[in-house]
Amino acid sequence: MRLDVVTIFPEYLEPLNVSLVGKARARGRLNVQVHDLRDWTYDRHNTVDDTPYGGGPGMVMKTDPWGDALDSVLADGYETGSHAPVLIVPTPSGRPFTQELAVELSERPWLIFTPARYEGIDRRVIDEYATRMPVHEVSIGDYVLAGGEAAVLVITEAVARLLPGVLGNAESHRDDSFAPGAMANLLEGPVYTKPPAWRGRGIPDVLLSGHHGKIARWRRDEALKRTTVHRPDLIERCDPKAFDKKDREM
Ligand SMILES: CN1CCN(Cc2ccc(Cn3ccc4ccc(-c5n[nH]c(N)c5C#N)cc43)cc2)CC1
Repeated sequence: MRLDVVTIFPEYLEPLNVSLVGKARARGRLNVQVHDLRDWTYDRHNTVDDTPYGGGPGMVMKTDPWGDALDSVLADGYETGSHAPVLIVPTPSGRPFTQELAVELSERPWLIFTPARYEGIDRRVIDEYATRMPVHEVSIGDYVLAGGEAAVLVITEAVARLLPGVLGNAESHRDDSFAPGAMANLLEGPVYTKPPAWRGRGIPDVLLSGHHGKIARWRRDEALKRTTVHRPDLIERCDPKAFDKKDREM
């Protein structure tokens, strides 16, 4: 997978050099190119913004730097063999970013991110590139950030961990809260490791029992409890039959 990011804060994307995404890059699973939008400005102040038509607070990111940057990124990608790009535009007004979308994006060969700042990007830029590729305008949550770079880090990590060979234990993402299966749509329950006692607190006996069926059932029940408290909205999405099937297997 090729991944391009165009931003006025390339240093914000340094975390893409470390941990899971950094390892995926080192292993050649991910080719990440971060581009400074100001490289496509030609005035003395490297201007990327201007006042909004119609008035109102804040500034809007100008068309030309984005158009020149995206044309350059696309030309380079196509020249080096990439194809079928998808444009991802983080925005507070976007559709919620979900695990389902992470899975969909993880199956694409080329993602191009345009994290903006100020009040966002002149609409004509998105409209122009929507004629050439799928565009996903996404929000990572119901809170207001100052720009889209944090969203790029979040989306990139959620997608990269789904790429083949990136997670150490291939099963790890199979039982994710939002992955299909009996634990689908359930939040993870509590986890424990050594020592067996810590400041007078022990481990649930079932986890020391070695009875895999009972352990699986306990974990599912704990996940149900946690989901009921923190995300009751997810309960109705659970497939109760999946539990019965899982019980029969235990
Ligand atoms: C007067 N009012 C008129 C409405 N604006 C709305 C507004 C406009 C831009 C910004 C800052 N910003 C710029 C680019 C950009 C990308 C993503 C996000 C973002 N925020 N939260 C998420 N989950 C995000 C994601 N993903 C924020 C961004 C914040 C708020 C405020 C002022």
